[in-house]
Amino acid sequence: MIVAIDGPSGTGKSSTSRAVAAKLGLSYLDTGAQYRAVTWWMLRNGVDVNDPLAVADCAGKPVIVSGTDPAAPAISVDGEDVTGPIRTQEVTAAVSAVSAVPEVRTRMVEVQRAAAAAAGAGIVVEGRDIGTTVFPRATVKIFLTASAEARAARRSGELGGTQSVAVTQAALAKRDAADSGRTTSPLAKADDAIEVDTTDLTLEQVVERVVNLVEEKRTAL
Ligand SMILES: Nc1ncnc2c1ncn2[C@@H]1O[C@H](COP(=O)(O)OP(=O)(O)OP(=O)(O)O)[C@@H](O)[C@H]1O
Ligand SMILES: Nc1ccn([C@@H]2O[C@H](COP(=O)(O)O)[C@@H](O)[C@H]2O)c(=O)n1
Repeated sequence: MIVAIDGPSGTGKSSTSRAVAAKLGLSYLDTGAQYRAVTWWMLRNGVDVNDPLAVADCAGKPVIVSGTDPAAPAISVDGEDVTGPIRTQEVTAAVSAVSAVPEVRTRMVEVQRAAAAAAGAGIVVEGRDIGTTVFPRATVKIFLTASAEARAARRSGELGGTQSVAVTQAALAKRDAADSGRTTSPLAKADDAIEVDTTDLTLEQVVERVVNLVEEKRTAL
């Protein structure tokens, strides 16, 4: 059982995926955290993140280990817990450039497929290319969307009002444009993914809808 949850930034992928995995007794994998962890390593080691050749040269060096417990999703790089440090603005601003490098993606997809193979009951995997590239035969594919305004308001609230909604909205739009516009495995909805617009739904309603979709699919198998 592989549940693929993709969508632009701030649509609720992480919150929804964790809750769905917990409710259904499945493992959970945050692939965005993995790209952030590689980016953190590049910045820590002085690699120019805007030089794709330099990033490609180092793509195989960081050892990324992701926890798959939805109750406590931790991530480490070379044995160092980076669960907190990967969420800084510096990493967020650099991650799209690093994740666009094909050598980085090849490496991460290997790690992601290995995590799914090791998951006993099944796994909920969230990201940008899970339904299109990483698991094109996933049991259920969900593509979450929400209006730009709703996403910015949610993210701004999360940042505790330290950044205005307008600045947050511009940053989200910039990241989505980079993620959608790259050549290798861009952010995209798989043809067979079910789109769920979360703009006017509470998190609980989104979770219920996704759980129902997974249960329906399970029954039909
Ligand atoms: N349906 C919803 N209604 C209101 N707030 C929501 C909803 N879903 C998620 N949120 C809130 O929006 C914020 C962003 O959610 P989340 O981190 O899950 O999104 P994401 O798609 O994983 O973002 P990113 O791709 O940037 O990591 C969080 O603060 C979360 O609590
Ligand atoms: N499957 C994925 C997942 C993520 N990315 C890149 O990582 C960035 C951070 O993702 P978050 O979900 O933590 O916001 C994202 O902006 C993408 O650049 C990816 O390429 N593929």
